[in-house]
Amino acid sequence: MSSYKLNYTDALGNGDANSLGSNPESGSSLAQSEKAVEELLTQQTPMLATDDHLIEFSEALRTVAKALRGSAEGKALAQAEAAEWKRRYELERSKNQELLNKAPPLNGVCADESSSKGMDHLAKSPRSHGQENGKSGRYPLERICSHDVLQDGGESNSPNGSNNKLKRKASFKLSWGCKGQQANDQHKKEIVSFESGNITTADRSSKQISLTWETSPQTVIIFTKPNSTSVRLLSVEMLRWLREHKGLNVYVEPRVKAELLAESSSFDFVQTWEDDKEISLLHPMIDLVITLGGDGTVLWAASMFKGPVPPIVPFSMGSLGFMTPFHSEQYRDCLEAVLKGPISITLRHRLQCHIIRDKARHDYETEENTLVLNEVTIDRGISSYLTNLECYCDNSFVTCVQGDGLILSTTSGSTAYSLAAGGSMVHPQVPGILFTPICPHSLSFRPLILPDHVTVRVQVPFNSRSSAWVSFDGKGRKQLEAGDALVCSIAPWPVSTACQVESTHDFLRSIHDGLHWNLRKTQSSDGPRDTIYPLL
Ligand SMILES: NC(=O)c1ccc[n+]([C@@H]2O[C@H](COP(=O)([O-])OP(=O)(O)OC[C@H]3O[C@@H](n4cnc5c(N)ncnc54)[C@H](O)[C@@H]3O)[C@@H](O)[C@H]2O)c1
Ligand SMILES: Nc1ncnc2c1ncn2[C@@H]1O[C@H](COP(=O)(O)OP(=O)(O)OP(=O)(O)O)[C@@H](O)[C@H]1O
Repeated sequence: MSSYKLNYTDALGNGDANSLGSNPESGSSLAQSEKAVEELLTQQTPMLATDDHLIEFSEALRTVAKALRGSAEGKALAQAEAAEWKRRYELERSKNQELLNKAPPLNGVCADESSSKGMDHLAKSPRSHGQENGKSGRYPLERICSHDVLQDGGESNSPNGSNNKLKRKASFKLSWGCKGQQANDQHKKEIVSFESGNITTADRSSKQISLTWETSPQTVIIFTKPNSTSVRLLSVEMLRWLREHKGLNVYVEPRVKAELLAESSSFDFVQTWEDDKEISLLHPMIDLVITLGGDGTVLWAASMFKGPVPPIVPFSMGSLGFMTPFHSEQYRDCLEAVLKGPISITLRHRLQCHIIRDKARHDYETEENTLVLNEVTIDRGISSYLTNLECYCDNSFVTCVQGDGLILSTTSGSTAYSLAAGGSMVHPQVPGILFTPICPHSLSFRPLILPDHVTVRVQVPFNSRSSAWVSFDGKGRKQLEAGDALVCSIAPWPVSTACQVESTHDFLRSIHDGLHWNLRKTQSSDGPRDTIYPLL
């Protein structure tokens, strides 16, 4: 810059100008020279000065624009979240009010199920709600009651309006430790303590969790993979057994109920619901979910619950069965054990995903949250251009993904699409969000694992050549136009799946049996060996 100024002063050439003015013979060339100097003075001088100012000014403008953009984005995010929680609060409050009006006084349920609590806590932030449910952050709650938002009802709230006596949900408690044996109570309250200047970690966030029924389960729902004869046959047998031997109320999907009634009218004890809105009334009634199928059926079952999810017992009737540890041939023994309890469970975190449209100007235009158990994928869809995705983590810029797309995965989903895109396999109870690019056009883009408390935002920049497409657990594609953003964080409602043995054992069995992880012939012991030389 300084050398430029020096050259500029020289170029002005006061000496030159004087000499030009003192030469009478130069006639038109003088006039030309004068004109040139004048031009220099009128154009170059201000131009160069203006250049400097313009640079400074544009830098200042850029800083201001960045700050404005940051604050506008932060505000939009906060508004969207607030609107969503307000909407949910109103919805739950009206539902609870409706149920409360009809419900008899609650007896024999745990203290934190009281109706006022059930509604009050909904007004809290999603984060504090999650913590109450034993979610991330302040994990070590000794006891995580699944009934926080659930109310018992009275008559006629049954989704199909037919069986009509709304059943009291079975009460259970969750505790750290294996199969109901509580770990000792030392350090229960804090994860990190700071005593005498020493930082110690007092408890772990991802201990094996055990579910103990306090009252017996009474109502189960069975989700079945469609178009499978073996699944249909087993579901018929299981339905009868649950009804006749265990005296349970059984729900199935409307499609399945129609199939059953077409087979025999003796299945009219099986209950169902009529339209999708009624599904939202299911969770207060269902004690246990049974899935017959593969991993896709577990994802399907979880997606039916937009809030808390009853424990899921997944029977393997698919090809891979990563999340389905129970063998269908032994369903009686398995279900006997589960219904009796205690059982080990894997608490699988879900991601709540929210699209913020650039064109949305009002709170009510915000789209509903979608919960995913595996992952949310943002890809290029049918476009042949690179996706261009700006990614932020709690409003800090992470990176710009240029490639086929990005996967934001739960740790349960780490063995699904994220694995195929080069992400790490992570134990499902490790809290975190996997940030895995799909075919990034870069030599240095390694996948990341982010902590579970962050909010990730992925935005299609305004100058993007094409739109992007979002899909949720491989389903429900939505288009993201330039300026639209996907906001994603850990949901307060995890999915608990029953373990065959316990969480880590089941996970290792799945990666060995399902994915044949690190399968290699063992090296034989005959052959060359290391020679160990003694140190001199
Ligand atoms: N390239 C890929 O690997 C790829 C591509 C698209 C979707 N998917 C996965 O498929 C899932 C949807 O499953 P679906 O059954 O409805 O579709 P699907 O019938 O296409 O099955 C996909 C396969 O992924 C397996 N799978 C699903 N969840 C898993 C998990 N958590 N761990 C290990 N394997 C898992 C299933 O067992 C199945 O074999 C998506 O959530 C996504 O993760 C993977
Ligand atoms: N109750 C259901 N209603 C509608 N679709 C379902 C239902 N259960 C499963 N599906 C869908 O059917 C597909 C196949 O299901 P699933 O993955 O369970 O079986 P699979 O492919 O044979 O097993 P695996 O995933 O182990 O390979 C999935 O896309 C899933 O979303």
